[in-house]
Amino acid sequence: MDKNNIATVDFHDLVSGDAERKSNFVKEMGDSFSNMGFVIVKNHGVTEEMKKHLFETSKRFFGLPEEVKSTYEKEELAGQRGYTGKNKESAKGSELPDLKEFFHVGQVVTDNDTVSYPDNIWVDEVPELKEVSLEVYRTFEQTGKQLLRAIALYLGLEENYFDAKIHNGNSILRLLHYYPLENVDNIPDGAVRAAAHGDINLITLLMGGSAEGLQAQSLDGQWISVSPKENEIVINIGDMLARLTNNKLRSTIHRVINPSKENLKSSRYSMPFFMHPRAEMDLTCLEGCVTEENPKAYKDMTAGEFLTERLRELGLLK
Ligand SMILES: O=C(O)CCC(=O)C(=O)O
Ligand SMILES: [Fe+2]
Repeated sequence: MDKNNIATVDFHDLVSGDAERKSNFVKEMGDSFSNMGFVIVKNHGVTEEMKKHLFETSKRFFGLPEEVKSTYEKEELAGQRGYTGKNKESAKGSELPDLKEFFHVGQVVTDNDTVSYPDNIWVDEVPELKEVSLEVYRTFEQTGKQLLRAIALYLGLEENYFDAKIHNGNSILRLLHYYPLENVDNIPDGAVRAAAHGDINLITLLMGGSAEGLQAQSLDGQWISVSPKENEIVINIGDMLARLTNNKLRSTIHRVINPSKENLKSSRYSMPFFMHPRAEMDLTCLEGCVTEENPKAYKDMTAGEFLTERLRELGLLK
C-alpha cells in the first residue's frame, strides 16, 4: 500500500445500503486517514448549484470595502462569528499572520436543547449570505455525521458513537479569501497564504480551493499536493480525533503555499467546514488505541477546554 496516497471514495457507497460497498468504503477511508490524515470524497451532498451560489455570495462579501467588512468583526467573539480581517490569524507556532481574511458562520440551535452559542452575524449588504451559508452548513453537518459513523466503524466503536456528541455541536463554516497581493515585493519574507498547521476540530470538510496550493505532509515528511476535482471535497482529521484515537487517525499538518508571483495578484477562495462536537465531549484517548508500542500521548481534556487552549495559541482569544 502506498502510504502517501490520499484515497478518493464515493459517499454513495457509504449510504447505499449495500453492506459490501459500505465496508469497503470504511476500510479505504480509514486507511487513508491513518496514513495521510486526508481523504477525497465525491457525491458528498452539496450540489454544484449550492456551491456556485455560496462562492458567488462569498465573493460579494469580500468585495465590500474594508470599512464595511470591519463593522462585521467582533473581537469579543474571538473570531468565532462574522468577519476576521487581514493579518489576524497566525498558525500555531508561526510568527507571521497568514495572507487571508475570513467569515465564520456557527451553529443555530432549533430544538429545545439547552446548549447555547453566540448569535451569527449577518451582512446587510449581502442578505442572501444567511440562507445559502446555513444551507451548506446543514448539508455538511449531515455528510459529516455519516462520515463519523464510518470512522466509528473503522475504530471498532458503535456506529452511532459520535451522534449524540455532535448533536448541536460547535461546528463552524469558514468562508475563506486569500486576497490578491498587488505589490508582491512588499509581502514579509516567509509569509504564506496559510502556514503549516493542524486543524483543531474532529474532521474538516473542505470545499473547493478555487486554485491550487493545498499540501499535506506525509508520514515520511514529504509535502503532497491535495488536488480534488471540481465536484469533490477534501476531508481531513483534526486534532480532537487525533487525541481521541491516540494518533491512530492522523491530524496531518497542511498548508496553502503561495502561487507564482503573477498568480498572487488573483484571489483564492475556499470553504472549510470545521466539524466540532459539543464542548463537553471527553477527548480522553480510547482504551483500544493505547498499547505498549503506542503509549498514551495526550492528557485528558474535554473538547471545550482544548478549543479554548488552541484559540489562545492562534492569537484569536486574548
Ligand atoms: O484553503 C484551503 O485549501 C485550506 C484551509 C485550511 O486548511 C484551514 O482554513 O484550516
Ligand atoms: Fe486547515
